[in-house]
Amino acid sequence: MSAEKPVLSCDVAVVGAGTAGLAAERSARKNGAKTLLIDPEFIGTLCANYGCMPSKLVIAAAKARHEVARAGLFGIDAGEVRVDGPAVMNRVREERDRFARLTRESIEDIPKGIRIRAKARFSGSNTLALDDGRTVEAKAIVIATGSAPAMPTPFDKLGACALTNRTIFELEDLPKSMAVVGSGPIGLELAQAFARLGTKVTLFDQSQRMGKVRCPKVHAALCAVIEADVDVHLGVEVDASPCEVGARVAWSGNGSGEIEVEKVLVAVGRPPVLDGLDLEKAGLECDEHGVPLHDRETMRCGGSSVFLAGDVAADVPLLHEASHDGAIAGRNASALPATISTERYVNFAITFTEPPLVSIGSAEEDGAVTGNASFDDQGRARVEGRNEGELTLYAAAPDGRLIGADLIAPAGEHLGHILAWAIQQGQTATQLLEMPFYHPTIEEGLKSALRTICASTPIELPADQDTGTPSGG
Ligand SMILES: Cc1cc2nc3c(=O)[nH]c(=O)nc-3n(C[C@H](O)[C@H](O)[C@H](O)COP(=O)(O)OP(=O)(O)OC[C@H]3O[C@@H](n4cnc5c(N)ncnc54)[C@H](O)[C@@H]3O)c2cc1C
Ligand SMILES: NC(=O)c1ccc[n+]([C@@H]2O[C@H](COP(=O)([O-])OP(=O)(O)OC[C@H]3O[C@@H](n4cnc5c(N)ncnc54)[C@H](O)[C@@H]3O)[C@@H](O)[C@H]2O)c1
Repeated sequence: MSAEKPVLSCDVAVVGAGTAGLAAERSARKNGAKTLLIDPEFIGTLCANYGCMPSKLVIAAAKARHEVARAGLFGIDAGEVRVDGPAVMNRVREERDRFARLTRESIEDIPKGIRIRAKARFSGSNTLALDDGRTVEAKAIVIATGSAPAMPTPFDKLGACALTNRTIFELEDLPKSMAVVGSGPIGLELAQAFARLGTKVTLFDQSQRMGKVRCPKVHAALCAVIEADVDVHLGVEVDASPCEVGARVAWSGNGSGEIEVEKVLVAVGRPPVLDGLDLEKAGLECDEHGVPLHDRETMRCGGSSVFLAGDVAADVPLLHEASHDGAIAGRNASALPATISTERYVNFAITFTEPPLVSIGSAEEDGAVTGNASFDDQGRARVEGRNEGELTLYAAAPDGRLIGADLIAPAGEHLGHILAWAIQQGQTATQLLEMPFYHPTIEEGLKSALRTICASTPIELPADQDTGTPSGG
């Protein structure tokens, strides 16, 4: 007779030990809950292994190559630039492995008995069945199972030639040629970076708009930036089949053609990981994509004792939101039924192209006004030879309160933070213009957009501020 597998019980069970799950478990434990954290691998997070960090490491290498290649602009002859592909990819993996190891070490610091190495699925509204046969009974459950790359037909027939964010960082060498399908953040970042490292890159999207950019001026500037290194085809359907080189890629729609490439990066989105969770057993109401309906301010699914956190919630699949989701879900799961609503951050996304592409808040609101600035001839940008880019600010009339921004600009990630913080705090264009602007800086580029907003609303330009422009600013 086989021994019965034990039943584990806790206040809060967290399914998935990525950024969101780790934050949820930490938050629930801090709030006094007895927790269990369940994951089949505990390899560290998506961010460290296959996401934010390795992608930024490739981008850092591309930036180094680009800076050397354009040194001639400043009268510096750097000689012939040679990229050692295996060395580039080795550094990516070595640094990536270090980030992942540090993440795993921090997971090992979680007190004993909390980590359960298993795959979980629901067997009831408050119970989980683990794949090792054990059962978990919990007063509340947080689902933090993340997202996974989509691999639609015909790319699923390409075998190892089709790459995703799971496999591209394992390449031993830079491919000679690569098609990138999808111009979302993954496609844009990696298309530009691999192209700047010497890969011949062709980028495709079925949409006419790259990166879901809202402002046509910013989109035009993004196209100019990407097209400088990459062959771009928007508004096309892409077909692909294996060939001797790797893949034959054909496209039609807004133009047509055919190429042969060594690799195809499939970056067409990352749906939430919900398969195999047996959500129906939890009795949750789901949307048309199968994602449980939930309140973003509490992360609770209806009136149930189940919470979502991170990419699986399919709200804003970004790292800072995954960790905020986790903190909110963990605290509320430990406090059931007394859930507390949390005001969420203004939407804020940075795509790390060079220059970076940033989207903040909303573009439209009743009576929204816009202010633009171009970086084509902005003083400091020109000094640095980085004079390209556009900025559009959105503000609510009549008070000029900033509500959003789209920009692609040098130092865009820093401009983006200034704007996101101002928008989060409900500041107006006038209030920002009342702040000191150092000279000569990229930040001075904000001034003309802010002034346009003041001019198109009944609000005043600050009375005690100069309205002129410093040399080139
Ligand atoms: C290439 C790339 C670059 C990115 N760059 C950025 C960036 O620069 N900035 C940014 O803000 N965001 C970036 N992101 C997004 C960011 O990485 C994610 O939003 C974030 O990592 C999601 O965290 P998560 O906790 O939801 O998921 P994950 O970290 O994937 O965690 C999910 C966990 O759930 C576990 N799991 C799954 N199913 C089960 C189950 N049944 N039982 C138990 N456990 C299970 C998995 O093993 C995994 O450990 C990037 C993403 C990618 C792919
Ligand atoms: N810097 C960052 O913050 C960063 C970087 C990388 C990834 N991410 C996160 O990862 C998520 C996933 O990124 P992603 O770029 O894979 O997805 P995405 O959903 O943002 O973009 C997918 C793109 O693929 C296109 N597409 C879909 N199907 C297609 C097809 N069959 N043929 C051609 N084009 C097709 C879509 O029109 C879209 O432009 C993002 O939503 C983002 O949250 C963030």
